[in-house]
Amino acid sequence: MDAVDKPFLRALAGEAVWPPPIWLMRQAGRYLPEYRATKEKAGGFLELCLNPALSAEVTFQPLRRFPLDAAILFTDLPMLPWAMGQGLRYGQGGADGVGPILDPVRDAAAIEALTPGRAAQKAAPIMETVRRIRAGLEKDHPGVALIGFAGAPWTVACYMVDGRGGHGFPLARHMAEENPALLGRLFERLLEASEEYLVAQAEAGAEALMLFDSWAGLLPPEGFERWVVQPTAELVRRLRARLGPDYPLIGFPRLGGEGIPAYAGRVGVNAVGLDETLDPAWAAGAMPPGVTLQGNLDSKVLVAGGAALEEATASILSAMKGRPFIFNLGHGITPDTPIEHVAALVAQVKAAQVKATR
Ligand SMILES: Cc1c2[nH]c(c1CCC(=O)O)Cc1[nH]c(c(CCC(=O)O)c1C)Cc1[nH]c(c(CCC(=O)O)c1C)Cc1[nH]c(c(C)c1CCC(=O)O)C2
Repeated sequence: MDAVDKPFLRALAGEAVWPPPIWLMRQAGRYLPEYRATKEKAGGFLELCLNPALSAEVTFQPLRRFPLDAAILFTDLPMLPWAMGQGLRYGQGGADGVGPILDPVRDAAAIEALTPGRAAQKAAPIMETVRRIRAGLEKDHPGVALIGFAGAPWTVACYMVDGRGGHGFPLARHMAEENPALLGRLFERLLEASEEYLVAQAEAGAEALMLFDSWAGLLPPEGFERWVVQPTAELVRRLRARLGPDYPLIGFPRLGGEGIPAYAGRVGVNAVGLDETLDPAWAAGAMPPGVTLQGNLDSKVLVAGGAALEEATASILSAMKGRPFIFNLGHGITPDTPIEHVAALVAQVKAAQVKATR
């Protein structure tokens, strides 16, 4: 199928496709028994991320269950610091929420020891995963687009400096306030690695790229400008120089609140992901007109299901009808999500039932 025939890519190009295309952050993950089995077969999460055949397999798993419009490369955000030479391991995961654990980078020596120029090469298994996913989509899911991704510099720096999540990244925030020159140098190196890593994904077959700034909301307004808006705008400028002015890019400044319309206007992305704290009707009115919106169902409502899910979905659809929009959650699917609720959500969006506004 021609790329321009994929509903997800048409929506990213600014078309008000209806019913809207839908995909879900963490659509491949622990709520699926087949994901848990494949991770076990790989021998662990990091092993899974470095195994192209099995990473491609878990990327396809949600597509076999639900008629989704996009697949997202299965890998993890800290794989970029890993590719720059930073030590990475995974804790228990699961309900305790212990995710990635990195050997922290907190001084000039550690920052200079990173190898951004070799990151795309070290990430070769991930690029092989991209090629396999794209080939599998062309064969078995021709209308489904492939999204590549990286963390945006601020969020990646949070993990690199603090070494782990779960505590609000006090050391990265402290560095932003007290030693901006040192953090600025880390950002320079991250921008270099991110550009190469993302261009390599596009060259391997990713049809759009998403920049996850999951911790954008931790910064005060001046910090949001300096560490979220400016570096992301610079990364977008470099990506457009390499991939062409029309290559589709999605930004996700999570919990960025009232800073998001300015982000949408200045960063130069085609689409902005909205988290669940934003009122969809406000967002539809506040964002610059040419920008596609993506979001923003509360993952907890997807866990709850039933009438609450139906109503929340209907109100997002009603706020977004008539503008370029991609249905998604406000953050990732959680492991306790019933599979039937995901099926019901996708069916409702595909039927695009829009209740009359009350
Ligand atoms: C901040 C961040 C990370 N990773 C990611 C982000 C940005 C988006 C966000 O805010 O969620 C991005 C990510 N992580 C994963 C994907 C690809 C799969 C998909 O979205 O379908 C993507 C796009 C797989 C994953 N990444 C992780 C899992 C679970 C690991 C397991 O199976 O044991 C998966 C499927 C682990 C991970 N990785 C990370 C955390 C905080 C955790 C632990 C929390 C959790 O367990 O959900 C870092």
